[in-house]
Amino acid sequence: MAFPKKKLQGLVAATITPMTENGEINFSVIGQYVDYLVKEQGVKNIFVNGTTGEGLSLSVSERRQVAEEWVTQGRNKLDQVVIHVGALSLKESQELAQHAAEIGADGIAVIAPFFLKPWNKDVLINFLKEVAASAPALPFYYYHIPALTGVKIRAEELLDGIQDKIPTFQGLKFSDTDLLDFGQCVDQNHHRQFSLLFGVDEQLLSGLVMGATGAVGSTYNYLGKKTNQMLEAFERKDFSSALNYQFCIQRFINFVVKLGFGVSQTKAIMTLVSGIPMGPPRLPLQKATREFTDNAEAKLKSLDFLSFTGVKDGKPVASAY
Ligand SMILES: CC(=O)N[C@@H]([C@@H](O)[C@H](O)[C@H](O)CO)[C@@H](O)CC(=O)C(=O)O
Repeated sequence: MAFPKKKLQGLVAATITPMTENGEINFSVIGQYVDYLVKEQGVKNIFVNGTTGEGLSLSVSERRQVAEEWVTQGRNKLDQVVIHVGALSLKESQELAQHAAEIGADGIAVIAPFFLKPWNKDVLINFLKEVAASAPALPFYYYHIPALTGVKIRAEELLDGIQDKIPTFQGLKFSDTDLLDFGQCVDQNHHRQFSLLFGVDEQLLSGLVMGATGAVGSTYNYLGKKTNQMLEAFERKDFSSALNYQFCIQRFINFVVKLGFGVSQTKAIMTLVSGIPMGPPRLPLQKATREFTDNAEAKLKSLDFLSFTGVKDGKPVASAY
């Protein structure tokens, strides 16, 4: 058993699930997408079927196929492919966890069930434990995103003693702005080899100061290169440059948040920046408006995040800085 695997660190792109205009999954562009992340953005880890990937809006069969395609296309190119297998049904989650192991994924992650919710830490751990046990050779990550799940059990509390219950527990994806909670996850587990991954891209520098070992996010699909520059500046203790990078990234995110920003808009921005068609989101999400995309494009250019380098097949070819 190859466990524990190499520690998951650095940037992890929360992948988009590309779709065709009629709402089917567009598997044909996933190979190109992998190359884009690696070559253009310098991002070699991915988090599949999460929030950005509309994982909870896909059928179990689609989730299996998407996971398989990313693992296949990422082989010998990506460092780690983590599959989000969280679901409301424990059985479905277990099926997806087992499938992730069978196809050779590098890890699995699970959110808290969010309709009939666990009401305390022990109940949540019991759920997670049952899923983790279906893939006993795979590193297991808890995906903490209380604003979307409504499950407010603090991550620090959850982590306390978790490896006694879930031996494959390897870390946390922390998508919340509570830096007291995140800081305490780091502080109380500094002697363990956990991956503590921060999930709020516009605040990543604060997460790094607090001790994040990496980050998972939607903007690393198209701002990975810029964010990697921030990580490098932080690493060499050039905090003033790191802060400049973070402020630049914040200027963009702040701008799009004011226009209304979510998965649909992420799809539109990624299509624009990468040139790879991500298609529309699935209902209940609505496609981003043309006005949004035009405004986002102008902002990316004004921040020097994007330039158009030529024309291919009659279409402008963009490149991200
Ligand atoms: C609520 C949400 O979608 N948060 C994003 C962030 O990357 C977010 O898009 C970014 O910080 C901009 O606000 C990620 O934490 C989600 C994520 O990693 C995922 O798709 O699973």
